[in-house]
Amino acid sequence: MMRKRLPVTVITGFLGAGKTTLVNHLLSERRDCAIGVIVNEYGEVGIDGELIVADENAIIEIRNGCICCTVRTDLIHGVKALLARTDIALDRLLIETSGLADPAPVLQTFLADAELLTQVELESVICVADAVNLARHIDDDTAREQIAFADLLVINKMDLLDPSAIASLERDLRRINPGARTVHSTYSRVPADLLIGTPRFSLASLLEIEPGLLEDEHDHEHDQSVSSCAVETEQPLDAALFNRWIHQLVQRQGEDLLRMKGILQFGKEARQFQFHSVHMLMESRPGKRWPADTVRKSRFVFIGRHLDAQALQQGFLACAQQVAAPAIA
Ligand SMILES: Nc1nc2c(ncn2[C@@H]2O[C@H](COP(=O)(O)OP(=O)(O)OP(=O)(O)O)[C@@H](O)[C@H]2O)c(=O)[nH]1
Repeated sequence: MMRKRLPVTVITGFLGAGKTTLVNHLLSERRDCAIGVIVNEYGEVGIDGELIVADENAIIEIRNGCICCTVRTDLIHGVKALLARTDIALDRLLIETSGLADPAPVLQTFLADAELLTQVELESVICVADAVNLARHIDDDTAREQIAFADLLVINKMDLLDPSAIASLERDLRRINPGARTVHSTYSRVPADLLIGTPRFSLASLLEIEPGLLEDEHDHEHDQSVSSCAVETEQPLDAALFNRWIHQLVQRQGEDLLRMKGILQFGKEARQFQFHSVHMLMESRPGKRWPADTVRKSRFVFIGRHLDAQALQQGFLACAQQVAAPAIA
């Protein structure tokens, strides 16, 4: 008997829009469903895999590049690896692209692989739009493509948006993508039945936007002024030093610092601390407990324009507590 093709939802949206929040929301709403997750991060140090609350056997992280460029073969391998697993019978697959990914080549990867096409079907392309920061990026080619290729637009962070700005925001989005269904959300809390289970993806509509999608070689360029760097330390951080440093950094460079995120070890805390920033907006909260028998390592990623990697790394490391030198007898 032929196995039903696995429905795939591609989740796009600019840096920090709320994609991982949406994935976690969906996973917690649909515990009855075996959902595989492939997550692609731009930075070389993985953070998102740690933040997603999926069964660890059903999640694959693709790092060190953008899914739409160098790591497209990794995407195919990732999907095939999940499909080949015999210990979990997946009901569906979510693919969270990096915030800098152009969705066209990602979709092309799926639509052009004959073997994959017999196993999976694209159900929907969801773009999470950051209601607060969208205006900053609306002229960016990647951000526009993410919006244009979506069949569902989730306008997220409504809690932070001045209600008088909603109409013009929706107008901007409709100008780029008049056909997509639109839904508002806070913390990406969209009814699960709207996010999955409804086949919305239409190749015909996509070809209207990008007629050469199936033939073209991927030719889009990333904004060369955007880069990322990361830093790690096994030395616990001092919370007061970190707070002072991060606030000063955001005040000085928040416009250029598109995204920062980290998993942090403060002092002897048994729990991890998660840190996020999107431009000037910062959020931190306790995360899961550090696993026993592992080295507790803080990890921090910066993505932005004109980054001075060395200065950022040094600033972060200066927040690490100095371990007292052994006393000399
Ligand atoms: N106030 C507010 N914050 C939100 C909302 N949705 C997400 N956030 C916060 O925004 C930050 C980024 O959210 P993520 O879900 O990690 O965003 P992302 O799109 O996965 O980020 P990248 O993958 O790094 O591009 C986190 O601090 C979230 O808690 C929202 O509706 N309101």
